[in-house]
Order: sequence, then structure tokens, then C-alpha cells
Amino acid sequence: MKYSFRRTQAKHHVDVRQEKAQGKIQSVSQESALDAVSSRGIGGLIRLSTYAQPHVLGFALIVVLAIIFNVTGTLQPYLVKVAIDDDLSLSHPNVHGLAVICCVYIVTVIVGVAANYTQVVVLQYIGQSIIRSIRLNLFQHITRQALRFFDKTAIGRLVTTVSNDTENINQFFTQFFLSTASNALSIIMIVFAMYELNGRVATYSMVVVPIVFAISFIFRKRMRRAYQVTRTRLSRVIVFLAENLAGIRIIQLFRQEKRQAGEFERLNSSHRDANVFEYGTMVSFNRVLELLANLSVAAMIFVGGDAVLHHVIKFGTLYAFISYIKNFFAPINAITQQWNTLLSALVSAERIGNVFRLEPAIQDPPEPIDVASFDINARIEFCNVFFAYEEAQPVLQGINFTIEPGMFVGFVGATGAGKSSVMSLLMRFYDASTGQILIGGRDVRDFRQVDLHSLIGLVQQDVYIFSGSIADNIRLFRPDISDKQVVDAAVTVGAHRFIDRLPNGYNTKVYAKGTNLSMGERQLIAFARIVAFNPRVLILDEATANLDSQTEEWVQAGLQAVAKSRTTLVIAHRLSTIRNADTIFVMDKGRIVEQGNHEELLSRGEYYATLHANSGVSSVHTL
Ligand SMILES: Nc1ncnc2c1ncn2[C@@H]1O[C@H](COP(=O)(O)OP(=O)(O)OP(=O)(O)O)[C@@H](O)[C@H]1O
Repeated sequence: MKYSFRRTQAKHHVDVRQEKAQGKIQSVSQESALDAVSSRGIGGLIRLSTYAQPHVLGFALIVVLAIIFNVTGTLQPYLVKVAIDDDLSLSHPNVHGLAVICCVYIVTVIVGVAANYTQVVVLQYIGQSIIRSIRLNLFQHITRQALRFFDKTAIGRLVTTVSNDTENINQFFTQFFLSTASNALSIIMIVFAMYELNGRVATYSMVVVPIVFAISFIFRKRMRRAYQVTRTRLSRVIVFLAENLAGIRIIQLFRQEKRQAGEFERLNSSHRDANVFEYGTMVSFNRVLELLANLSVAAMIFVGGDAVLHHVIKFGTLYAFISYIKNFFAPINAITQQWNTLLSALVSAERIGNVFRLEPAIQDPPEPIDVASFDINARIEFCNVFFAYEEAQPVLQGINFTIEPGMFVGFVGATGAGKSSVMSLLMRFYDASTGQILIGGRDVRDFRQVDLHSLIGLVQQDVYIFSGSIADNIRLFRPDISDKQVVDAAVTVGAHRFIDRLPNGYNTKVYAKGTNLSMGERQLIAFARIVAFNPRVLILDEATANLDSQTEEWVQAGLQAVAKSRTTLVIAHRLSTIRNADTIFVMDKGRIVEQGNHEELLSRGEYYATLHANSGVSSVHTL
């Protein structure tokens, strides 16, 4: 394919301008809290360096190895100089001296290679250990966040932080740290060696230093900008990919593949252009430095050659100078190439810091109830509860009810009436704006979240199945739930029938999200999970999908089995599910508008009776 860097460069500039105009490249003030980056600050990196503290000895070893590597590298041209000036230039060349220098040279090469190898391996180990700890802490911190956080945050954004941003920190410790320390040392040693050989010629050589600085200064700004644009565009590609893969069914159902592929292509092309521009800028910088290095060598051949002819320096010294000048540019080039590594580490450290700074919106109380010594009778009370996800959009408006231990109650109402929100508050996924929610007479905010969630089991409409075996999915990877308990739970809810027929029974592998199981089978596994975990309260958000009559019968029987001996709250989409409920709460626009058992509500002839009349022909949701 014919490729034009200039064209890409021009396109890149146009894209950047357009994106700025459209506000896609956001200023810090416009970005979300998670993306806010103060590009110059090194605070984030300093805070993350606490993860490097346990490896101080390892870093010390790396510094020693870097010194050894550089000393051997600097010695080599000097050894050649000694061989030329002291052994070869004599009227009778000193063959024994040459042999000694040859041996010493080989030793320096072997020692240098060994030091470099050990240095890289140790550094990789340290870098990977650091990111392992950061990733683990990030994962734990993210999973502690309240649901409200996940409502508003793109999952792709979090995936990028845990995968890419931590990798950038690794590169900082492994590449930037090693390269900068080692190359800086190399420059110092080369300058030292040059002045040792001949101060005047060394001073002439230093003329290039300000030129190198000027070139670096000019390119630095361009490289930084190019780098930031590339990262922003890569982040967009990842977020787009994550969201589209998560919603792939919908995309396929609505035949949006082509449109989404077009959008993905646009994002990818824009990332490619930014990347090509970034590399183009970097390569131009490298080539300019290389040109300067070669011009310096040419100048040295002329100036140094003249000095040799006038016996100011020896030929071997000229050889050493030429080698040192070439070697002088290599570390400068390497250091400037690390500029991007530093930049990305700075940005990533800030982004990681932004995640760590998030305070979970739902916090455990300082002195939680000791559930082990508290006999919870599982009475549930809502006392004048008001709630809104967004201010000014009330979702629950003065909810009051009491559910006695062991009761089976149903919640019905049109879509958006607030049924699921009631359950979310009971599970303390969110906190009520005002009012109180009590379990066994104790406020839900007085429990540790982990205790509350072991008291209340939740089966949602869309049962989540993890990749693993059926048994793993019933015990949810908890090793203390034995195989017998798993089978007993499945038998209790009637899931054993279908599991037993599978080729590998309880060890049958299921795909992530349970795509190789039917809706009813997933429901039964979710019921078995509840029995295995044995919570005191069960919340069931009944599946809306139509099950065949046989599976529906099994699911109903399963539900009766789990509901036995525990308080059960069912959000019913089919009124048949709650026909026998002790009480039914009928909700409308965030309020409980009716309450009673099936017969009482029917005889009243109001909202529930209308729902019932319509439920024969259509779903409750259509009201
Ligand atoms: N995470 C959320 N963020 C913002 N608003 C939400 C959120 N979840 C629900 N809502 C809004 O709160 C209101 C009540 O929703 P809720 O899910 O509790 O209703 P529901 O009765 O359970 O409906 P359905 O039967 O369709 O599940 C709706 O207007 C909905 O748009």
C-alpha cells in the first residue's frame, strides 16, 4: 500500500482541530473525575512509588549492575586505544601485550553481557511485581464501589485503567528507570573518559551538547502532544469495543453490525493516524540526532586527524574519540525516546490515582451489628422511605410497609413504578434519601454490607452465570460448600432433573452468561444457589420471558421450595406467580397504592383488578 506520512500528518492535524472544535478532546475541566489528568503533575507517580518500596534492595542491585555494564562499555574503546598506541605503534609490535588486551576485552564483553542480562531480568521481575500489587488493589477498590458508580462509569474505562495504565507504570519502572539511569551514567562516563584522554579535543566535542538540547526542546513539545492524542484515541477504541461486545446481542438483533463496524473503522483510522504521526515525529527526531552524530564524527576525523598529523594526539586516541562520540549520541537518543514512557506513566499514574481516590458511596458503619450474636427475625419494615437516583426525579415517594418473618409477598405495578428500586434499597445498593429501612428492627445502614448480603439473597431477571461448571455456579466458587450440599440444593429446587441428564452432570462446563442453558435452567440454578447460600430473606425479580409450561411448572415448584422457611419478596410480572402470596403490594409512580391478598384486591375492583383483567391478554408491563 502506498503510504504518505505527509498526508497522514495533515489529516492528523485536521482531525485534532475538528475534535477540539467538537469538544472531543476535552480540557481537564470538562473531563469526568476519572479522566481528569493534570499532565504536568508527578504527584500520582510519587504516590504509586510506594509500591516500589518493598523492592529497594532489588533497585540497588540494578544500579550496581548498570554501573558494571557501563564501565565495561566505556573500557572497550579505551582498550583498543591502548592496543593501537602502546602495542601496535612500536617499531616491534608487542604481541604479548596485544594478547593480554584481547583477553581483557573479552572479559569486559562477558561481564557486560552478564550484568545486562541480570539487570533486565531482575527489573522485569520487580516491574511485574509492582503492577501485580497495583492491579490487585485497583480490582478490590473498584469492586467496593456502590452500584451508582457503575451506573455512570463505562466499564471499558475501568478495563483500560486496570490493564493499560498499570502496564504503563510497569514500563516506567522497567524501561524509563533502567534506561535513564543507565544512559545518564553512560554519558557521564563517556565525558569523563574523553577528558581523561585529551581535555582540549574533549572540549571541542562538547560543542554539540547545546545543539542536542535545542533539538530536544523543539521536538519535545510536538512529541508530547502527539502522544496525548494517540492515548485519547486508543482509549476511545477500547471503550467502544468493550461496550459493543457487551451489547453484541442487541447489535445483531437490530442488524447494527455494519453501522457499528463503520464507527469502529472511523475510531481505528483516527487512532492509526495519530499513531503514525507520533512515530513519524519520533523517527524524525532520531534521524536528526543521527545526522548530528555523523556530522560530529566527520568533524572529529578532520580536527582529530589534523591533531594526529601534528603529533598532538596519537592515532589510538583519535579512534577512541570517534568511538566515544558515536557512543555519546546513543544514550541521548535513548533518554529522549523514554520521554513518552515518562509521559504515559504520568498520565496513567493520575488515572490510577483517580480510581483510588474514589470513595465508595455506600460505606460500612464504624460499629456494625455483630450478626453472629444477633438473632435476626427477618421482619422487614420500610418507614416513610423517599428515594431518587437523580435529584429532582423522585422514584420512591413515602413507602411504608411491614413484612413479617416467613411471609411470601408480591410486588406488582407498571414498568418504572419503583419495584426494583425498593429491592435495591433493601439490599443497600443505594441509600434512601429520607426514611428508614429495617431488618429485624435494625437499620440496614447498621449492617456491614457483606453481612447484609449474606442475610438477603437476590435472584434477578437476568440470572448471571459464570464460565465454569454447573457446580461452580451453584456454590459460586465457595470451597466451603461441599459437593453434597450442591446436589442437595439442586434436588430441593428441582434442578437436579435437568443437571443429571447433562453429559457430565454437575461438572458440565457452562459458557459465560450461561448461553448453553435455557432461561428456565438458569432460573433453577439461581434457586439452587440461594438454597446453598441459605439467606434469611429472598428477593426474586421474576423473569419476564415466556417459559414453556413444563419448565414454568418446574420453576414455580423451585420457587415454592426456596420460599419455604424464609421471607420472600417477589417482583411479579405474571400475576399467577403471586396468586397465593400472603400480601401483594401494588405500586404506581413510586407509591404503594393498594395492598392485600389476591382475593381482597380483586374484590376491591381497583388498580390490581384492572391489572388482573389485562394480564390475561397482555403483560403487566404494557399498562
Ligand atoms: N440506576 C438508575 N439510575 C437512574 N434512574 C433509574 C435507575 N434505575 C431505575 N431508574 C428509574 O427509576 C424509576 C423506577 O425504576 P424501577 O426499576 O425501580 O422500576 P420497576 O417498577 O422495577 O420497573 P420494571 O418492572 O420495568 O423493572 C424508573 O423511572 C427508572 O427509569
